[in-house]
Amino acid sequence: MFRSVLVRSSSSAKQSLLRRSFSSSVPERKVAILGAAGGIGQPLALLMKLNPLVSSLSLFDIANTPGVAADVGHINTRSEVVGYMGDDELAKALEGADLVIIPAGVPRKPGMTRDDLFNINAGIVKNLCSAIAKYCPHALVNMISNPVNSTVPIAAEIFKKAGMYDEKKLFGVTTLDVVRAKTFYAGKANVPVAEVNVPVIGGHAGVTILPLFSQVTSLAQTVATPQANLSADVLTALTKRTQDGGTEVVEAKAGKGSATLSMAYAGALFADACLKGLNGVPDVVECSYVQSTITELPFFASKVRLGKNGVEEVLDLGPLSDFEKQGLEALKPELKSSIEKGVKFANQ
Ligand SMILES: NC(=O)C1=CN([C@@H]2O[C@H](COP(=O)(O)OP(=O)(O)OC[C@H]3O[C@@H](n4cnc5c(N)ncnc54)[C@H](O)[C@@H]3O)[C@@H](O)[C@H]2O)C=CC1
Ligand SMILES: O=C([O-])CC(=O)C(=O)O
Repeated sequence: MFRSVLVRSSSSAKQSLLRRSFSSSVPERKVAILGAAGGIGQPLALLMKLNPLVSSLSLFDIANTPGVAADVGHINTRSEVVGYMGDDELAKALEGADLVIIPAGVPRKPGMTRDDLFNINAGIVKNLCSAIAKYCPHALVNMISNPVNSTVPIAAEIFKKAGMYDEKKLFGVTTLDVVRAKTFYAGKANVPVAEVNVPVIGGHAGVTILPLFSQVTSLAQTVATPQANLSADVLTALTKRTQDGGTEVVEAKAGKGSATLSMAYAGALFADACLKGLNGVPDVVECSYVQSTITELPFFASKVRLGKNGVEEVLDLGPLSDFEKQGLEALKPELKSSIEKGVKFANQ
């Protein structure tokens, strides 16, 4: 186990007083990252170290965590950082965790689908979730490992088997789809990207990713219905680009993995939303792939209100355009089969 020293860099008594009063008003929160030394894990560890809502950052991987923990641990922010390596240290990594983020597993190479990762990643997720059920059964779980459409149902089944399933606490992280939809949309509509919001529903692979550009909202009231200016062809192309965003990065990286930096950003955003919800901040809404009854599929990504116990409310899809209605029907068979594949794997 590698414990970094909590760095106290300020010599000013005033700053130190301010910091003490901040930490006493913000709850203690332990966040564990499983797969913390990987392409996503490292920048995600950095971003979580910068998050003032985190008091303890637990970095677990099967290799290389000492270096990552020592490095990140020198940053003079609130959280204490501890690195854990190998299965023997998994229990300590998880004990007391409020939030567990899982980017452990292999990424795609060009020509592969996310489902091609199933054979390796399903087993990794199964083992890690068994340990979560044992050592921190009440933690929120943010699943990043692909194929998310199947790894989330696997996690649910493993938690059920352990008698520890709480559907409010299990999240498939689809935030990167939202991040991409916002970026691509703002580029085409020529609106400030920081002001745009686009819900993305369904799942997290190819056609199961369905951005709802008919529901674009903008913080700038100047753009009440910004999508109105874009032609059907442009909206179709934007939808396709969002669905293929992961593949775009995989191909650009040409064999050196998939999205890591944008994923770390998206993962940190979603983790921050979960922590805010836990801390009782009202009206925290993000899209996520969760257990759901808003369609006939048992897991589905949509807008979710986050609260002190995780999912507070799964929000309705709202009005869809005809194009989106078709997309919704088209995605169901693939999503259904990915869910069934995960459930079957966990129970065999
Ligand atoms: N949900 C999403 O939007 C996205 C998901 N991903 C997925 O995230 C996963 C990780 O991607 P990268 O970080 O790029 O891969 P990577 O190979 O760079 O890192 C994975 C890390 O997991 C570790 N690992 C392997 N088995 C483990 C175990 N049993 N316990 C703990 N750690 C373990 C490895 O040692 C490695 O450090 C992939 O499955 C990828 O497809 C990637 C981008 C976006
Ligand atoms: O495409 C991949 O393999 C990684 C991923 O999920 C994404 O970037 O959305």
